[in-house]
Amino acid sequence: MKLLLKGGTIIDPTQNYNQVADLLIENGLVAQIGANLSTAGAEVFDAQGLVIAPGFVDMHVHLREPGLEAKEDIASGTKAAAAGGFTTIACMPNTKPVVDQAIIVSGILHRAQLEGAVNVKVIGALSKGQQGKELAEIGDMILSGAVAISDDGSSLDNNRLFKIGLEYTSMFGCPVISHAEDESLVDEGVMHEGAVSAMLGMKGRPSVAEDIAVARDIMLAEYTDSLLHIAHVSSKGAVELIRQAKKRGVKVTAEATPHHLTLTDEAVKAFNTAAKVNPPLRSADHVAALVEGLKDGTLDAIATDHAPHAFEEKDIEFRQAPPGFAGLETALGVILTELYHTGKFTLVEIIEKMSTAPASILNIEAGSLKAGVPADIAIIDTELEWTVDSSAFYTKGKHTPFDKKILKGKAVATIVSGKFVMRKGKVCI
Ligand SMILES: NC(=O)N[C@@H](CC(=O)O)C(=O)O
Ligand SMILES: [Zn+2]
Repeated sequence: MKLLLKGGTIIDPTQNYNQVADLLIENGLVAQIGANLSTAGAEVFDAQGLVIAPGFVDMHVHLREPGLEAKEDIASGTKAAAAGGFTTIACMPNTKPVVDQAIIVSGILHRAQLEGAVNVKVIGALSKGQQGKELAEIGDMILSGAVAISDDGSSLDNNRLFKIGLEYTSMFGCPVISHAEDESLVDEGVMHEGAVSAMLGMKGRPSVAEDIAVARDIMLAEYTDSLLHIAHVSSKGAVELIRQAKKRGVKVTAEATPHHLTLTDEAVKAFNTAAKVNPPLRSADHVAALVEGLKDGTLDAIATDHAPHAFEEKDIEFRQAPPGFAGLETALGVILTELYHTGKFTLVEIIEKMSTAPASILNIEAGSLKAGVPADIAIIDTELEWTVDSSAFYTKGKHTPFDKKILKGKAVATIVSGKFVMRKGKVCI
């Protein structure tokens, strides 16, 4: 079993590799990178004009299984991932039941083996039922394969519980991933608190709710010397707190989403539920701070927070609609259009943020094209212009604030363990 990717621009941030060459895959592993490799006995894929990168790793995905399959399931969610160039995704535990026991972690991993188009990693809950009252069986979940621990969907405001959760999780070398929004300040807010919320007459979620929660998380991680990861950073205050914490040597990492990096609260002006998300889309000053933070390394990774909901759930009045929307199939296009084609980031930087960095935060074997690693690869046409059509998504979540937008750049093929799972934009598994 040999597959030769011929004449593409191969980019591997882990080897400082960025040049036109051939990449040979043998028995599902990266065998060799070099000029004019022999085609003998190999299927040849013409990669001229295309970029070959380690497959993307999305560390923040809601697969909704078990229990919420009207929104998404492992099969549909991993197909959406394959379509977007992702080869490994980590799923969040806010399912029904919540992923708070080892048996549920094992169950998801088992189903993903059978039905997943891409590799699936599991994130276990921090508290039982994500109720914030007592710790979940963190150790057992990690021993069963969980790669991180999180109460994502809500923040865990109980300081004592968050502290012992950090200490316990860190003993296993895993991070706690924090959804940082102070509940009492968020209250019933449905969008960013600012000029637009005032104009629309809607209750806001102030950015200081995020700042305070991130400050608390950092103080506890610093005090306990534990591994902390901040999910979907959206406020400029949070960026600055993380920047300063990193300077002090706190073991904190952070992610930003394609939507927070590129959209403002103007997107909800027409009461568009497709732009309703937690934390909310904020004003332009926050967006600029996120881009700056991503550039200087304060924000380590790009993660989608792919949070699909059933169509009818989102197709209601703004205040009532659940927060979150699909992200896997637009992430690369949005990032290339807004951050690469604008000259703000290099391709190497983007691939590092979408693949190498998240793999390293979760401590998983991915994000590299070194000889001997599983051949998990994204093949990208950076120049391809396409129009987002959410009705054609693989995900069940048909809402996205990027619908009908023209984007430049797309994954045209995705390879997992040496096999095509997506080709010419079509999932083939
Ligand atoms: N981001 C969201 O708005 N929603 C997520 C939860 C989360 O990631 O916090 C969801 O599960 O729907
Ligand atoms: Zn969240």
